[in-house]
Amino acid sequence: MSQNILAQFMAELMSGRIRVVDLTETLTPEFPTIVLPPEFGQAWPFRIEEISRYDERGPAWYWNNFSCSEHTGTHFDAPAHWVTGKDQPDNTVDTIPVEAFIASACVIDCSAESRDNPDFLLTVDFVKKWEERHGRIPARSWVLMRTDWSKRAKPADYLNLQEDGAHSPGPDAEVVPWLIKERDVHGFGTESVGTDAGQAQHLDPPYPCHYYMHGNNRYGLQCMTNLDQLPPTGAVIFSAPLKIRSGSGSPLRVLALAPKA
Ligand SMILES: O=C(O)C(=O)c1ccccc1S
Ligand SMILES: [Mn+2]
Repeated sequence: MSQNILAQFMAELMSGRIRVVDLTETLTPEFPTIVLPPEFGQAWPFRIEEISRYDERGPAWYWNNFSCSEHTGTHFDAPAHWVTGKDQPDNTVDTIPVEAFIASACVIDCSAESRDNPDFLLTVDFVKKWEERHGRIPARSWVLMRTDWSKRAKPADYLNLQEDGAHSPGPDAEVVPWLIKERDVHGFGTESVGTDAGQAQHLDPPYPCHYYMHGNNRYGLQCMTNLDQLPPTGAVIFSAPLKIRSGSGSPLRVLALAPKA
């Protein structure tokens, strides 16, 4: 039975009736990484160094060395990333069940609100109003917060650092536990540099998305793009991180399958 379904799936994919959407930012040395208060360790930006390019260093081949943080660019957050997730089972990128890397997605469009207020916070009420239009969020779905933040091409605009830290949208401290308890969501995804808002250190608890999602063995995706190309419901997300031993996360290629518009 499953063989037929997979053959039908490939036929639909090859016909174009299923679109493949790339939700991944390009890794470059210029792509911004999260900036924590100076007393804390910082994420490495993406660095790349040519080894050879069909030359005396390697006559027939082109390759590079690169380095970055587990949390550089479009990346996956595993539960072990946050202290609340440190004792969860299978909580690192190499131990998470691989079935978790394929899941449905709901896309909640907060782009207008985020344009008007960089500190916009997604609330339970906003999600309930979304559900009135698009139906209940299915269990084990990703909730992707569309803010169009990925359209901020300049790193300074993307990080939006002021004297009191970053200012970018995210979920408030009530909606995250509500999504977990009431909708059993798979994880939370954002376009900005973190799954939490730029001013989330002032919420209670601080960084509520990390705190609750990872504390409940759920996952995060951040620095995503092209969420405006996805339908509110019906997309399927492929998000397999690198299999780093005991890794807290990793840069990855995030792809969405969506019905042809
Ligand atoms: O997961 C991340 O990359 C992230 O957003 C983060 C990382 C480390 C500390 C705080 C935060 S808020
Ligand atoms: Mn991260």
